Amino acid sequence: MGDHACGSCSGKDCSGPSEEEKILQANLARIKNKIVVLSGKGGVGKSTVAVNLAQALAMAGKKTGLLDVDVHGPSVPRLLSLSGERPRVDADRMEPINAGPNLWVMSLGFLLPSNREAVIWRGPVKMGMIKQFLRDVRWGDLDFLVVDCPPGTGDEPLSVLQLLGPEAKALIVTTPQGVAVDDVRRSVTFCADVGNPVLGIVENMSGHICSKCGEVDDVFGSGGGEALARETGVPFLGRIPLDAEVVRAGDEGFAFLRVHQEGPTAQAMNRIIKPILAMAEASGETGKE
Ligand SMILES: Nc1ncnc2c1ncn2[C@@H]1O[C@H](COP(=O)(O)OP(=O)(O)OP(=O)(O)O)[C@@H](O)[C@H]1O
Repeated sequence: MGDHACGSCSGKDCSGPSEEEKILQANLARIKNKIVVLSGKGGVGKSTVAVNLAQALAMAGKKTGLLDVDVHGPSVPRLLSLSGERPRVDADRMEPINAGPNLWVMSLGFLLPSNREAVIWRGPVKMGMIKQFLRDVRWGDLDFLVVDCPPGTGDEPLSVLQLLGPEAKALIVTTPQGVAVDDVRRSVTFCADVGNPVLGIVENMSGHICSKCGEVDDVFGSGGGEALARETGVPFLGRIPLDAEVVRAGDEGFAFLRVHQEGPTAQAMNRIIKPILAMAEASGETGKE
């Protein structure tokens, strides 16, 4: 045998990875593509993008998990009409909530007594919770796991990227405004520091779709995300217009792409998702247990 250290120690007095670590690694090994959705700033539409991405992948026949690790404001249950669902626990492991064909969801929102409950957890506790979501949830064999993180570069995104490892790819959501773009620059640097590749930048709420004539006008500006992608050398995945139908879908609790396949917003979202879908073809198909 060689004398390589196991990765979590320097090799001295090491008895190898713990049982828990082995379970985590076995769980992760069954997930082909891991996408972590980040944003530098709150309210830019990160959860909306995560939910629509997961829905589109599932509708394309890919086994998809959607994990919401926003401890302070888990919004995925509400966006998918799953508030009030409780995961089944059996033999210390949790079943993700099924949200339709090929889509399984887990969120802290399912475990809190009520969505008015405030969560005050420090870094190590958040890390422990995220580890449990990755280790103790029966995700089974997945083509994709999409993780919706809280905004910024704090404990949750750091824990997620560290636990998922360097193969997890970040998708960064921004709006065209200068202030959001500055925050994204920090997210790009953060990913480089942690050692995870950036899949690309999505510019959301880019231009406004007129509800009367359907034309897109640039009242809120556009192009900031694209300029930033050029500057930082990461791919620009595309822009999604500001569309009242996206708000309505979120308020009514369904993914916009589940019911809309026509029009500029659906086309824009699908253009962004196309290269991500191609990742599944490259990694081969799988089937959930
Ligand atoms: N393209 C869009 N057009 C119109 N409204 C949008 C669009 N994208 C998101 N929204 C709306 O913006 C609001 C914020 O979206 P969302 O909750 O996805 O943002 P977030 O970045 O995840 O927020 P948080 O910082 O709270 O995690 C929601 O009301 C959502 O419906």
